Amino acid sequence: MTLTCQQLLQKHTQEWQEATVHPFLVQCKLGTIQQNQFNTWLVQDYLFVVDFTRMVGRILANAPSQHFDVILGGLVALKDELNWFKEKAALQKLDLDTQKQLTCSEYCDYMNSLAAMPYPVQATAFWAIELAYNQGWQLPGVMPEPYTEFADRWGNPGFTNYVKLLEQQADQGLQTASESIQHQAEEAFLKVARLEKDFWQMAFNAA
Ligand SMILES: Cc1ncc(C[n+]2csc(CCO)c2C)c(N)n1
Repeated sequence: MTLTCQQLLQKHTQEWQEATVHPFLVQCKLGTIQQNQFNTWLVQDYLFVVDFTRMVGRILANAPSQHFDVILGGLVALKDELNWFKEKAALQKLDLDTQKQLTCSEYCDYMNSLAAMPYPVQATAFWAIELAYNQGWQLPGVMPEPYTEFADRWGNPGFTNYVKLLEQQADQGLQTASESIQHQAEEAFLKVARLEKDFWQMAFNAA
């Protein structure tokens, strides 16, 4: 039997819930998040997205050419995303030339380690990382200013559709993967879920 992304979500509901529902996001929704917490998240997430971009570049290098369209679309969006983070940081006078915190470092090291893994594992991790933000920022519902823009950015229907396409590509990779590779993909999914949870907690701890 072949593994699918939907099966991963169904099998690991608890882990996925912890990755996507966190007091950090609840407090954005309530407007009670502290500036320190939000700014910590913003700077560390910029540093994360830099390494995420490198990861997507490496995934492109391993992908079948039929998957290029979606991945190249993702890379184009990342060009905009990186500039957007820089604008947001400049407005708040935040220094992006900052050290990564331990959790951010661990997550970036993990993304770097995916380079050595087979394409179906990479595609599954790629999908899970994007889905975490798509669901995380969407689930609380409409957010008050100044968080509206953040929630819209990753909760909007266009982004949701992009994540669906990533799911289809991961599923396609998994369809012909060996049991061992499918097992590695499951481990990757769980690792992403745990790192997402820790990333929220890292920012939340800045209070
Ligand atoms: C910790 C953390 N996890 C996932 C994402 C999701 N994400 C990574 S790059 C990007 C832009 C569009 O591809 C998005 C939404 C994030 N930013 N930070």
